[in-house]
This record gives sequence, structure tokens and C-alpha cells, in this order.
Amino acid sequence: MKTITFIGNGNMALSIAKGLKNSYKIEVVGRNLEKLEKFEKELGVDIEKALMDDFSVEDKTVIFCVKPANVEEVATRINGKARVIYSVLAGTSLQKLRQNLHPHALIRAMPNLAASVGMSMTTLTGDEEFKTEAQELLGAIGTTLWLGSEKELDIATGLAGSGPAYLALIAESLADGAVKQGMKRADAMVVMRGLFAGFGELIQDIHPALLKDGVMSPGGTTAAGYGALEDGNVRAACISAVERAYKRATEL
Ligand SMILES: NC(=O)C1=CN([C@@H]2O[C@H](COP(=O)(O)OP(=O)(O)OC[C@H]3O[C@@H](n4cnc5c(N)ncnc54)[C@H](OP(=O)(O)O)[C@@H]3O)[C@@H](O)[C@H]2O)C=CC1
Ligand SMILES: O=C(O)[C@@H]1CCC=N1
Repeated sequence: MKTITFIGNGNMALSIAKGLKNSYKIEVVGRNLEKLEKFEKELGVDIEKALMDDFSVEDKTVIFCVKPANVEEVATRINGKARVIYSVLAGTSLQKLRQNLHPHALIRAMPNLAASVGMSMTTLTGDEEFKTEAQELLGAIGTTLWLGSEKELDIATGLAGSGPAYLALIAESLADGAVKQGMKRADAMVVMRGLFAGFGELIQDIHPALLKDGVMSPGGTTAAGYGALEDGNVRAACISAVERAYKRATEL
């Protein structure tokens, strides 16, 4: 069984490891043995555990899962030349990663929180010779899309990387709306979750504008509610959300 080495033992490392644990041996490198043990327990399979200081990544296949601000510090603690590094760090350029970690090959991957349920939308870019391996590896946690530039990956970060948080805002506020009109909170949550489950399927095959046309009857409830969303500039706010997130990615 091939070994995949995670540097970082946070949420994203655990989510990705869950998708890979049946096909690969998992090694995790962190700063704290207790946290590594907790990671192993949550993953539910035996892993190799190692502390970061003086850890050699020589010839290893690494998934890099620390925060963007940690790159320089981690680079001073580990050594060796990795076979390939897959970095999930938002907004952290191939150039910066290469300068600090100098692996043989480098890929940027942008998963999202749905990795924890095997349904991440993950975008990829970097060394073309590892495109197939990248698609196979990150394919274990959901859908992948190879992009031709880092700019597009940073835009995709503002769309699908951050997207679960945007949709969570919509989900919570729609449920609040139902509670405001008198529905019990618990019932509103069940109805909201059912809405998202069905919508998640429908949107795979139907263009959003046609989906909306299919729901909206002349003079009906949807037209009334939809008008309120337009009054609230929800469309413009969504466009601005992706713009600001993309800009932030270029600053990290
Ligand atoms: N969360 C998400 O939805 C997504 C996150 N990402 C990216 O994934 C990366 C990890 O995020 P996530 O897993 O959510 O974050 P977590 O906070 O859960 O994990 C961060 C990891 O970085 C380690 N770390 C923190 N500071 C240092 C340091 N100074 N030196 C070495 N290691 C350090 C932490 O170690 P310790 O446990 O010891 O503190 C931990 O293992 C980020 O770069 C983010 O941009 C990408 C897509 C989606
Ligand atoms: O907010 C962040 O920086 C990370 C990147 C994508 C999702 N969360």
C-alpha cells in the first residue's frame, strides 16, 4: 500500500484522510503528539505519527494542510525533497511553496468542507505531469476539476472553497424566516435541510435560471419571495462575495 504523508492534522487533513484511508497508508506529521493520537482515533485506522521537527519528506507524496501563514515556519522544521506536494492552502502560490519547500513536483488543490462527507468540489492546478495522480488522489473525496492557472484556482476558492459558508448563511436565514412567520425551529430546520438536499440534486442537471422559471408561477408565492431577494440585492452580494474572497486569496 502506498503511503500518503499529511503535514498538518487539522480539519482539512482529517477530511481528506477519511477519503484515502482505505486505499493508502496514512502518515501524519504535526506539532503535538496528543493531537496526532486524537486524529488517529477520529480517522479510525492506524496511522504513522511523527512530529514536525527534523521530519524528512524525502521522496514522499505529501498533502500539505497547514495555514497559509505557517509555510515559512514549517519549511524551517522539515527537511528533504518531497516526490510531490499537494497543497490545499488558500491563496498560497506555487512560487511561494516552491521557494520554501522545493519539492520535485507541486500541485495546488482547493477542496471544500464537503470533503468530510466525500463530496468535495476540488479544483487543481500545477505540474501537468501529476495531473492524473492529482485527480485520482483528490477524487477520493469528491469531484475534481483541473484548471489551467492559479488565478482560476484562486477564483474557485472564492466560489467553492468558501461557498459552504455562503450557503450556510442562506440556509440559516431561510430557516429564520420560517420561524419569524411562526414555524417551530426544529421543523424549520428539517424543511430547510430537505430543501437543500433536493436542490443539490436538481442543480446538477438544470440551469439555475430554468430551475427558477420552473418554480415561479405568475402572481404566485415564489415571485413574491424572489422579489424580496432582489430588493435585498442578494444577486449583487453573491457576485461581490466571490470577488472579495478572490481578492483576499491573492493577498494571503
Ligand atoms: N476549512 C476549509 O473549509 C478549507 C480549508 N482549506 C485550507 O486548508 C488549510 C488547513 O485548514 P484547516 O484544516 O481548516 O485548519 P485547522 O486549523 O483545522 O488546521 C491547521 C493545521 O495547521 C497546523 N498549524 C497551525 N499553526 C502552525 C504552525 N505555526 N506551524 C506548524 N503547523 C501549524 C495546526 O497544528 P495544531 O493542530 O498543532 O495547531 C493544524 O494541524 C488552510 O490552509 C486552508 O486555507 C482549503 C479549503 C477549505
Ligand atoms: O477561509 C479560508 O481561508 C479557507 C479557504 C477556503 C475555505 N476556507
